[in-house]
Formats: sequence, C-alpha cells, structure tokens
Amino acid sequence: MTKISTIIYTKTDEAPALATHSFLPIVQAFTNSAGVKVETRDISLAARILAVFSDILPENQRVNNTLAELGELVKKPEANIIKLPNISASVPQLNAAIKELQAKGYALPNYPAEPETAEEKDIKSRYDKVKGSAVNPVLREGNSDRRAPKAVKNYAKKNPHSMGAWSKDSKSHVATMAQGDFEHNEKSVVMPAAGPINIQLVGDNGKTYFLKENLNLLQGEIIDATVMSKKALLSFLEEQIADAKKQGVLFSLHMKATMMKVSDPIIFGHAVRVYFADVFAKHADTFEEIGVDVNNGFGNLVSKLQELPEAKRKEIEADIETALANGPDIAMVNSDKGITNLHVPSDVIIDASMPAMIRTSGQMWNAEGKLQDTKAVIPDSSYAGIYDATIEFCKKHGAFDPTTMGTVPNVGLMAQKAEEYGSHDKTFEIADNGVVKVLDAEGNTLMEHTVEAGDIWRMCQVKDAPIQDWVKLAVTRARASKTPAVFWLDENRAHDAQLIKKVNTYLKDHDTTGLDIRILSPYDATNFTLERVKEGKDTISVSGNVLRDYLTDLFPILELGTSAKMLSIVPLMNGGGLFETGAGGSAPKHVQQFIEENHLRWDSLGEFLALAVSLEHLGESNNNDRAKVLSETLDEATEKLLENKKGPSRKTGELDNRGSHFYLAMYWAEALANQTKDADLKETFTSVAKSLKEKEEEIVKELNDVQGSPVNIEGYYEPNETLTSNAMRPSNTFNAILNTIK
Ligand SMILES: NC(=O)C1=CN([C@@H]2O[C@H](COP(=O)(O)OP(=O)(O)OC[C@H]3O[C@@H](n4cnc5c(N)ncnc54)[C@H](OP(=O)(O)O)[C@@H]3O)[C@@H](O)[C@H]2O)C=CC1
Ligand SMILES: O=C(O)CCC(=O)C(=O)O
Ligand SMILES: [Mg+2]
Repeated sequence: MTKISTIIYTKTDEAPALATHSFLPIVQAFTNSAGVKVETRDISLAARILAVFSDILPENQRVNNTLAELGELVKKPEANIIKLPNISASVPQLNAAIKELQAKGYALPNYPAEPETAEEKDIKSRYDKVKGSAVNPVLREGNSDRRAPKAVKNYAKKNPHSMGAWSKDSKSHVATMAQGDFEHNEKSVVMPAAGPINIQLVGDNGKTYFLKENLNLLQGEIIDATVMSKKALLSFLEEQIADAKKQGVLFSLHMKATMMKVSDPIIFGHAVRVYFADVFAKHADTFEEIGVDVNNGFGNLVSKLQELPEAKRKEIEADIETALANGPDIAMVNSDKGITNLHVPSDVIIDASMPAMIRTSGQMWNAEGKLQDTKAVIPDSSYAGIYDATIEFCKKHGAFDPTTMGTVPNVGLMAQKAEEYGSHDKTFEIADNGVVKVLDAEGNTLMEHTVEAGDIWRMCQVKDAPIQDWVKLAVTRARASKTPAVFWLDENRAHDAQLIKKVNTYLKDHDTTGLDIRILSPYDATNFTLERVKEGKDTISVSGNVLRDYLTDLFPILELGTSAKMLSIVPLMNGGGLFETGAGGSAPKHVQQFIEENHLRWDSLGEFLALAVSLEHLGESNNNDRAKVLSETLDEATEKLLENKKGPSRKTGELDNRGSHFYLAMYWAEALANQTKDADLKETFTSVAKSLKEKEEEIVKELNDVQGSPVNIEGYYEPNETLTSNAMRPSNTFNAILNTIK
C-alpha cells in the first residue's frame, strides 16, 4: 500500500489562474486514481491582501495566510509544490485590487501612500508585505534549475517562431551609467563569524541614527553594500533623454520595479521627473497639493490631474504635450490607448521586455504604432552589459536562427533571498548627507559609503549554504547534460570577487574531471555563449539571482519564442521540490483578450512540464510507482501534443488554452492505456481514452464555438469562481467524461 501523497497546486492570478480552472479538474481526475491528492492553496494577490487584514474582517471573510503556510512547508522534506506565476503588484495594481475587493464588500482600508498616524503606518506595513515580488522569495528555499527539455527544443527547431531581422545600421543600443551607480560603488565582505550587524547613518548635520538594527548574519555569509548617487543618476538621465532626441530613437526605460520594490520605483520616478522636468518645475506646488507620486509611474500624474478644476487640468495637459513634443519619442506599451513606457512600472519589466525588443529587430512601438530603433535605458550597469553584448552581437551577425541555435540552460543562485532580490528590507532612500556604515557587534566598521540626501543605499546578503548547494547543482547539471558550464561572475566586481573565491573552494568538493567549467564576466560570458549558440552548441549559464531571472527569459524567448516552455525546477535544500511553471509571468494581455473575445492564448506547457517532474519527485520520495507511471505518461502526452501542434493559437476561434488541455488529457489517457507497468491504470484509462477519441470533434467544437464574444467573470483580481469555472469548462461532453474517471 502506498501512502497518500499530496501535491500542492497554487492558485494565482490572471492568465495562469484562468488556465487552472480548466486544467486542475483534469489533473485531479487523473491523479486521484494513483493515490495522489492534488490540493490547492490560494496565493493570489487578492488572497494575500485578505490574509494580512483577516483580523479586522468579519469571520466569514477571513482567510488563512496560505503563503506563510507554504513558506514553512518548503523547509520540510515532504514539500511538493507546483507554483504558477503570480502578480508581483506595483502600487497601481495593488490599488486596483483593493478597490475591487472593497466593491465586493470587504471593508479594507485604502493604501496610505504617505502614512502619518500609527494606524496608517500599520496599514501601509501590512500592504507592503503584499506589494512587489512577495511570493517567490518566500517559497524559494532552493536554487534554480531552468532549461528547455529536449522535446521542447526540438519542436522549436522544427517549428521556428518569427524572429525580426537585424540590420548592421540599427541605431538601437543600451545606455547605462559609467559611474556613481550600484555597480561602481559596491563593497563586499565575508562574515568571519555569526553575529548581529547594524546599519547606521552618521549625518553631517550631527544626527546619527540606525537604518537597521540587529540583523543576524551567519558565518561565511557574503554581504555587500552599495549606493546609487542621485546626482549621477539625474545627470545620466538628462544626457540620455537629450541623446535619444538627437539620434531620433525611442527613449525606453527597463527596470525590475516588482522584484526591486524599493530601489527601482525611486529610479523610475526620477526618470519620469527628468523627462517632464519643465512640467514638474512649473507645477510643483499643484503636484504637491494633489499628492502626485510618479514613483508609481507617469500614469499616477495623469490620473491625479482628474482631481483638478478643468482650467488648471487643461493647462497642465498642454504643458505635458509640449514636453512630449520637445523630448524624444517614448516607447509605447499601447499606442492605441496612449500608454507609454513611463506610465506604470509593472508594464515594462526588464527580464521580458529586453528579450522582446531583441526578438523584434531591436525595435519597440512608437506613438504611431510603428516599430522604431530604441535607446534602452538601464541605469545601473551591473547587468546592462549582457543586453549590450547581445544587441551588438545581433548587429554584427544578424538575428539568431531558432532552427539551428544552441540552448542555454541556467543554474541560478537564489535560495534564501540571495543577493539583490532579498535586499528590500535593507534598501533606503537616504534622508541626510553623511556616511552610511555597516557595523559589527563590536562596533567595527565593515563597510562604509559617503552619501548624499536622495541617494539609494542598499545591502545584499547571500548565505554560504545556498552557495555550496548552487555549485553542487552546477556540477550535477554539467555532468548530467555533458555540457560546458560558465559561472557568470566578474572578478572586478566586489561581490563577485568574493563569490569567485567560494566557487573555487567549493568546486573542489566535487569530481569535475572531464567537465568544462569556466568563470567569465557577464559581458564575456554573453559573447562566449552567443558564439556557441550561433554554432548550435549548448552552454549552461551558472549565475547569481538577477542574471538567473534575466537569462531565463532572454534565451528562452530567443530560442523558443517564450519562456513559458521552460522546465523550471527548484530542488529545495531540505529535500522537497518546488516546481515552477515556465519562467515567465502572469501575462495580463492574455486576460484582456479572454474577457473581450473568450479566447485564452495562455500556453500551459510550463504547467505540464512542472506536473510531470512533481509526480516524478513524488514517485521517488514516497515510493509511489503509480505516480511514476503518471509522470512518464504525462511526458509522452506532452511530446505528442507538441508533435501534433495542439498548443493554443493566438487567434480567436482556433484552439485555445482549453482545447490544448483537452488534447493533453486525451494523449495522457492514451499513454496510460498503452503502458504495461500498472494494470489498474491501464484498465481505467483504456475506456477514458476511447471515449475522448470518439468525442474529439464534438468536444473541440464545443470549446471553439463559445469564442468570439465577451465573457463576464465579475472581476479581475477576485473573479467569481462559478462564472470563471463555467467559462473555462464550456464542453459538457468533456466534463462528463472526466466525471467518469474513478
Ligand atoms: N514567476 C512569477 O511569479 C513571475 C511573475 N511575473 C509577474 O507577471 C506579470 C507580467 O509580467 P511581464 O514581465 O509582462 O511578463 P509575462 O511573462 O507575463 O508576459 C510577457 C509576454 O510573454 C508571453 N507569455 C508569457 N507566458 C506565456 C504563456 N504561458 N503562454 C503564452 N505566452 C506567454 C506573452 O506574450 P504575448 O502577449 O505576445 O502572447 C506575454 O505577454 C507581472 O505582474 C509580474 O510581476 C513575472 C515574471 C515571473
Ligand atoms: O517574482 C517576481 O516578481 C518575478 C520573478 C521572475 O521574473 C523570475 O523569477 O524569473
Ligand atoms: Mg523572470
């Protein structure tokens, strides 16, 4: 008797949440017969908001803090979690979600942008726990192994996606700071012993205070501190805006304001204020009065203007028009609706936006809805070089060829809030000129920076155990796939120099004979990897947390057309498994199409791949042979789905997400019927496969016929369960067959 095994399937937001309404009933029907329970946990933005305010809500509206619960589970060996992408909310998204929940009868407070009373401060601190990238860092108690499975890569080679041609004369380029930024000011030390540290600001005005107290660190932890100079940033932005105008290219800002939820909105705000400098100078008092905060994007100003009397509003709008006419053209998110790249910080997120630009001949959309060469502004220079190198490579060699290009899997250091992505509780917009010091328990200065008011100072940490685990994972993957592995580390960067020492030490713990393992700076690693990619050769990138994020969108988008097709495994350090679905996000544009046309183009390939490895892990860890059979047959079904091109189409009226789920179910049932390892499963699924095949045409017709008109699911952040489920399961014939599986 095998013991009951449980997989946790996360309920999230937007397109992946819609897809779950169709896919999960299939999964549950198939796994039930193998003694595998698939339970859901709601970690959507709406559920996370309700969880942090449960104590003030009436009993019938309270929800458990499931994210905290999963945060504990990932530290246990029995963890087996399938994690779908979720919204990492920018402030405009957070406000929209609060508004929707309030309208649904939840007495939630508004988000206080500038809290004054103790109560407001408490409210803001609760919302800040939900804001930005608040899920992934909590669950990632392991490092990351992301790759395109062979079947997926072969499919892409045989069925290449479109790839915009590159011209040698392209004026597109990356602009990044040459001094005064995080990269150039970085200092780094390794903790010689465990103990608390303090971060202190010694003000030139005689005021000295702690920015952070009693932060407990472990022995061997690498900590870095650095600062982005406001002055240097502003003059860089001024230069780039003028240069974009001069060169006649689009101005486009690429940030990660979701993951870097403290620093990057501040930088985003500076970019908006510098671009619209004349408007901000002329109307400073009015903006102060109506509480304009462009750290949440230019869109915040646009919406706040509605509060003004018409004459004043019109005057400011005219000045905005003048600024736009005088400045360089701005890259557009939606030219029909006049939404620019500077409107909302969560509309243009660097990991997806830069590869999309590179795939589109290095161009972005202008206000006329036409493609145009672009200046991609990435203020901090720590990682901008990888996009610079890629763009220059494309100018020299032309676009990559998906039919021949090699693949670049990634082994990423991310466990336990590693590096920049764990820095928000140690990032500060500095209030006074002075010196920021990192002090050990005895009061010795470990690192210090001279700062000015408005500078952004931050500290990052990475623990030693995750580094050891990461090096081990890199060697394991290099050995298993017989592929060269490159550590993307720059000996000239303070943090990387410390990491290189540890990498060299920990590599000695493993047998590396016969393996090709190198350490190259990110810029050189890009060129080395791209040369090989062009020749059809594979190369593992072994990187820190930020590059993990960037590279696992960059290469999949170039190789496969989307990062949705990645296998994304997080072997948890305590033995459990976290299986992320794909490497991309929650695709807001897909929801819009679904609502308007009842067509969901979301590709669940990432979910299929994740479920297969989750079942395999369960098979191994729980000695559940049936789970293994389910896993093997699911992989067969996924391959067949690719071969027969049953992924979702982008066009309304054609097979969509729901139709692709039907085909997966049919192929899965067929594979189960054809296997010989488990007779019971064979018997159950022989009749299921037969019914599905017989009714194929009818089911596909039912799924496609509903498309073409709007659908109402009564909400965006918390749609109505029944309406959504009905909309996502429109084939009675298919539903009836699933109901017969015992
Ligand atoms: N792991 C996580 O939880 C992550 C969450 N996010 C969150 O997702 C949101 C959107 O982020 P954004 O940077 O725009 O990135 P997305 O990955 O959501 O979207 C970029 C584009 O990639 C394509 N795409 C992504 N996934 C799929 C899929 N499964 N099937 C088909 N196409 C896909 C779509 O292209 P097209 O429209 O052309 O079809 C989509 O518009 C943000 O709230 C962000 O915080 C982002 C990254 C990871
Ligand atoms: O958590 C997030 O906000 C995004 C995560 C992400 O983009 C990634 O891990 O690839
Ligand atoms: Mg990413």
